[in-house]
Amino acid sequence: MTQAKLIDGNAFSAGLRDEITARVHEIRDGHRITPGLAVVLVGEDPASQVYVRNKNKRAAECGMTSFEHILPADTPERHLLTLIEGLNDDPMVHGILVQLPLPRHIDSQKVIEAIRPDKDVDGFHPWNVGKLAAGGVGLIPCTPLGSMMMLRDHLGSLAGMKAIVVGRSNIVGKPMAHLLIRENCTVTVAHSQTRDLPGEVRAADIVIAAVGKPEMIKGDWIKPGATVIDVGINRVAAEGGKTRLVGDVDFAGAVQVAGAITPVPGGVGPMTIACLLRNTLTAAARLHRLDIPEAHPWN
Ligand SMILES: NC(=O)C1=CN([C@@H]2O[C@H](COP(=O)(O)OP(=O)(O)OC[C@H]3O[C@@H](n4cnc5c(N)ncnc54)[C@H](OP(=O)(O)O)[C@@H]3O)[C@@H](O)[C@H]2O)C=CC1
Ligand SMILES: Nc1nc(=O)c2c([nH]1)NC[C@@H]1CN(c3ccc(C(=O)N[C@@H](CCC(=O)O)C(=O)O)cc3)C=[N+]21
Ligand SMILES: [Mg+2]
Repeated sequence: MTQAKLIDGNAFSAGLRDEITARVHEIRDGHRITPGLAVVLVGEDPASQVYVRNKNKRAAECGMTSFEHILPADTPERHLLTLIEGLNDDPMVHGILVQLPLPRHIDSQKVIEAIRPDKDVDGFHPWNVGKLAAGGVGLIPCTPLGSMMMLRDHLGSLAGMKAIVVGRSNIVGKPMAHLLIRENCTVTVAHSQTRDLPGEVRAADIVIAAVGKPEMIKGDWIKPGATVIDVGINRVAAEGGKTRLVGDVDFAGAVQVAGAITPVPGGVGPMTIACLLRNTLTAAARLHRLDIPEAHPWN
């Protein structure tokens, strides 16, 4: 049995970040504009702090400015909304990301809707959700966008292929399904009440796993030769009291059957961050009405 080709998200995202860096330098030299990203984290969750630091580090590497706002877990909703209003009006800020999930006393949907749609680099505001669903131009959620870039790079045209998205969250599953529809796939969206999930997955040429259950999707569910995008990020116990990251797909099983597969780590995760920077560049260019060529014109 031949092994699946590994789709290398580290290498792909590094190339994408190089393209972004070149464009950032162009608009800095040509227009004296530096794209700025504001990242807001409420609470002291150490894992989220690592993500926020990573986003800021990558932004700086691409020549962008980043603004980090770390607020205590008991921050009142009103304070967060006031901070967002300030960022909406700040001309140095072109992209705003509020790290999810938020503490329970804060209404996430209210917070998402407070962000100016043209600075909403997560693509979670109803305006951007609507643009994606209706086929217009907005900002596309980073994880689905990065996943689609890897699919298009590996497969070329997706027209007529059967795709399954396992998971229907607003941040991954639903926007991924819309992108696949736009690329002319025949799309199934599965969730916790789907009957015969293994059977549904077996019919698919493209499998997007976004469930949040470690290694749930087994190798013998995968159609031979299928392309597998594993969005899952699960920290599980490992030997010696340590932990390790695994995806939502049983990688060892799936790699024997699939045509191509993304690893965890080193797959979708790094692409998500690169797409966040790309959306920040896109937002800055649109806010200043600059005519910059898109890195991937199909987006
Ligand atoms: N790589 C990256 O950049 C990112 C990775 N992630 C990771 O992706 C995964 C999904 O994240 P997210 O979408 O936020 O998760 P959510 O918990 O919001 O959604 C999970 C989805 O999976 C479905 N589901 C749960 N259990 C099953 C099951 N047994 N069978 C079928 N479907 C099931 C749920 O169904 P129902 O709707 O019926 O409850 C739900 O639709 C997580 O591992 C997360 O860490 C997330 C964001 C970015
Ligand atoms: N408003 C908002 N937008 C998000 O996009 C968002 C969010 N909230 N909340 C949390 C999830 C999760 N997420 C990840 C981003 C990068 C990696 C990533 O870089 N992963 C590395 C490994 C990182 C590690 O080693 O821990 C990899 O897969 O190779 C993972 C997960 C974005 N999210
Ligand atoms: Mg969620």
